[in-house]
Amino acid sequence: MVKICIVDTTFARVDMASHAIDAILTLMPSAQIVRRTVPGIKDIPVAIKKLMKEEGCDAGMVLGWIGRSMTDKISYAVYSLAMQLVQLELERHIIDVTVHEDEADSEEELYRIAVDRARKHAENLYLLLYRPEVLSTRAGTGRRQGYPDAGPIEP
Ligand SMILES: Cc1nc2c(=O)[nH]c(=O)nc-2n(C[C@H](O)[C@H](O)[C@H](O)CO)c1C
Repeated sequence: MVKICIVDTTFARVDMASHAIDAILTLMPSAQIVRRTVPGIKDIPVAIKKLMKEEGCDAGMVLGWIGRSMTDKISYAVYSLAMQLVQLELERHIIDVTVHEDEADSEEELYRIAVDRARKHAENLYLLLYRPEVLSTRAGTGRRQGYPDAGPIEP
C-alpha cells in the first residue's frame, strides 16, 4: 500500500489539499494519506521532511499559496529552494503545488486555478509512482496545471 504525506497551510485561501486527496484516492483507492497543516510556506519544509521520515511515506505533496507582495515572492524563493533540498535528502518525490495570488485578479479564477492545479498534480504524483512511461508519452506536449495545456510546438 502506498503512503503519501501531504502538508498544506492556513495562509492558503483555497483548501487545495482536500481536492488533491480526493483526486489521489480516485486514482489510488488503497493509498494511505497522512496530512498536516502549518501556518505558512516557510513552515512546510521541516514539516514534510519530519512527516515523511516518521511515517515512512513513499512520496509527498506540498500545497502553498503565495501572496502578492515582493516579501511573499522572496519567501517563496527561499521555500522553493528548501523543498528541493528536502527532496534530494530524502530521495523521494514531493510534488509542489503552488498558487501565486497574482496569477489572477478575481477570486473565482484563483479558485479555479487552485483546484485544477491540485487535481492535475495529484495525477502527476500517481504517474510518477505507477505509470512513469505515460509521462514519457507526454514529453514535450506542453502540459499545464491550473490552465489549459499549452500544447506542443511543431517544426
Ligand atoms: C511574507 C510571508 N509570505 C507568505 C506567503 O506568501 N505564503 C505563506 O504561506 N506564508 C507566508 N509567510 C508566512 C511564513 O511562511 C511562515 O508561516 C511564518 O514566517 C512563520 O514561520 C510570510 C511571512
